[in-house]
Amino acid sequence: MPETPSAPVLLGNEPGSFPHGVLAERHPAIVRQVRAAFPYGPEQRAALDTLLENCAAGVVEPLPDHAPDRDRWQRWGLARYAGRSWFDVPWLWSESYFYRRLLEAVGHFGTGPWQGIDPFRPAKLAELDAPETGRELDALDALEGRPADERARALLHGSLWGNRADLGFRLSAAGAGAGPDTQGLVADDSDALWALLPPSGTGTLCLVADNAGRELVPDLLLVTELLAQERIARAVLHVKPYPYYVSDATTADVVDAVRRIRAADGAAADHGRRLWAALTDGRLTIRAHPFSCAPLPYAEMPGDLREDFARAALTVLKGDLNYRRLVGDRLWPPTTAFADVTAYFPGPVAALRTLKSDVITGLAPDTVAALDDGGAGTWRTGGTHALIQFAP
Ligand SMILES: O=P(O)(O)OC[C@H]1O[C@](O)(CO)[C@@H](O)[C@@H]1O
Repeated sequence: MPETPSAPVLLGNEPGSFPHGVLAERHPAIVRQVRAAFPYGPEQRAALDTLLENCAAGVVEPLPDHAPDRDRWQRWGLARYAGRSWFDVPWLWSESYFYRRLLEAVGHFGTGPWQGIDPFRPAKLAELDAPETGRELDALDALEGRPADERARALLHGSLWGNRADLGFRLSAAGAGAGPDTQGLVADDSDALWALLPPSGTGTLCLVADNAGRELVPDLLLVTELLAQERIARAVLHVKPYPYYVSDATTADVVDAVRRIRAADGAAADHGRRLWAALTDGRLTIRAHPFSCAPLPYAEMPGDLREDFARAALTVLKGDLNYRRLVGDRLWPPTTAFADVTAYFPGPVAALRTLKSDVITGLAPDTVAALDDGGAGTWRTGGTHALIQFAP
């Protein structure tokens, strides 16, 4: 970490700020969306209504005594934050805990009929069935016969821009897709990243996934291609142990995505077959570590996860939330060195992310000046810009 880690931790208590908008507007919209998407019974509907009221004006409430992860959440900050306003605790924490409360309300962790049901599944499945997903899979045909290096770079960019496809984000950024309004990269360390993945690689890639559907599909295509090109010998895909941030990928979402790719035509079907083989022969494994849903920065990761990342030739973290957790959810000066704020990470690490929150590091001063002068004023949060950053 830099010698003076003095950047302020983001809170949601400033009206008009991006974090405040997420807590005050997006979270209630998510509760209403979930309530409308399922024929929940009176108990779940009442609990959702209570959560709706609580989000707007209430304080953080403890988990029930019977909650299986109560002790873990107590350690993760609940003991400290219970009784305080959602808006006055770290934004990362209140967002994460909101999703935990939402799952509590719909009985996801209970013993009743809604146990294990993903309240975001309808939206995730709609994504996989969308014509855009089909078009993206069809586009693989055009890569056939291209040089290996070109294919790998194209799939890296597919995975990067796939991060725009985030369902929670689309609740407030109307119509966001990988559309024509996308701008260039604000940082691009991809050459250094490729240097770690030479064609005769024997190492492991850890890919810390973000969203299901239209982000996970290109993530899986990238992993398959890297295995096929023997740039890596194995891959570990880190997913969430339970539904989170609307569209974050769980193991069930991986299965859906793999089946979707395998059912496609043309080159995509070959990817699907290779992907299936890699999963079944153990070259690609899935890990759903509890810390993947923790309301904490990766600097506080537990020892077993640290060992996983330490063993990898490269860890790639996808998406905005993982970036916030990687660099700490702080308002760093944008020119703060990425390598400094990730120095604690136990191995080489790369971030692939479209910009959807105020957190940013590792930019050149002239890049910051050009972005600030650019007029739109939303380059940090609008999802129009992206980055590939790497630290050895
Ligand atoms: O899916 P991603 O790229 O992690 O983005 C989710 C993002 O949603 C937000 O919580 C709210 O926009 C972001 O700040 C967050 O990082």
